[in-house]
Amino acid sequence: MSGEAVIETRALSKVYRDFWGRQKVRALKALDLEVYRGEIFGLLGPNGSGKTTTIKLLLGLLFPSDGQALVFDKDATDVSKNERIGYLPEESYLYKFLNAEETLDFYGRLFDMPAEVRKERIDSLLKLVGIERARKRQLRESSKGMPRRIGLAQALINDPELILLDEPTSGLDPIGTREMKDMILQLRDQGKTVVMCSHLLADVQDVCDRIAILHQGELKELGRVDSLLTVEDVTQVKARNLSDDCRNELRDVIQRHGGELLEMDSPTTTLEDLFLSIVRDSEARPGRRIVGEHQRSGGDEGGAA
Ligand SMILES: Nc1ncnc2c1ncn2[C@@H]1O[C@H](COP(=O)(O)OP(=O)(O)OP(=O)(O)O)[C@@H](O)[C@H]1O
Repeated sequence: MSGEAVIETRALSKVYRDFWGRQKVRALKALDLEVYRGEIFGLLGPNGSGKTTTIKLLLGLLFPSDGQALVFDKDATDVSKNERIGYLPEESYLYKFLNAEETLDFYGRLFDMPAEVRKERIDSLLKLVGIERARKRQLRESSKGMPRRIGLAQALINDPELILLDEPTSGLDPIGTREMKDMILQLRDQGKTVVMCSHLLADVQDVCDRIAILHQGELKELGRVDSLLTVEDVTQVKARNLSDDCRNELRDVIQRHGGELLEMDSPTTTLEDLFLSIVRDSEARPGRRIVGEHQRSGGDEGGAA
């Protein structure tokens, strides 16, 4: 992929030191990375692999021990560029006696936004994150997923070009997770650049265009999600309404051509899709209690070779 690089890191390194200046942890080791305008970029890695350290270096909250990070062609330590960045930290520290609207108004004031602009922006953000109806509810009375939504709205209050999201789906139930992923995709549709860190691989796979995998502070893999996940030597065919004869013929054809049949059965859905369809069905038809197994498995017949 080519395009305008919004983020560029060159041999970016971070060593945390203790009180006496002795090396404690090498959190990031010579990271070379580019993130392009308009893409959703995933930073993946197990706990302690350096994801949050990278985000903090990009925000200029930490100074690199070596190397350099550029954001919008400016050194990341130049915090003036942060006016064009939105940041959702791993945990949002929100004032629990304020409601959603007041919280966003507070952050809007920090950016010196005029009252009319603030009002308009808050209305559209509350709509985007799906809490228009709960806008007057104090945070201490809200559900667990609400702070994540307000956190995202707060990160977007300054209409940023680049959005850094640290574990955006943490603490959300499957519906909240799906909605958060849709919101992230919507941001890309609006031309924003999104960098998200996560160790929830399914979430990253669903939304990211490209990913970097970090392990113990080192970059281990970098590339487009679709090409990284393509299994080159396997061909998948999906078909509906195949007779037994047709399936047998397919088996013969594959054998005749020297191929190896790995699988031919009906595809399964994901647990996420199943869960969401049950909840949505239940919302549409309250009162219905159980969907029998026979009803669920009586769907489309398919075959995959
Ligand atoms: N302020 C600090 N002082 C010393 N060591 C730190 C500090 N912050 C992070 N570390 C260490 O640096 C390493 C990288 O941490 P970092 O928080 O960047 O990882 P992460 O990939 O974001 O992990 P997680 O998924 O748990 O949030 C870890 O070994 C961590 O213990």
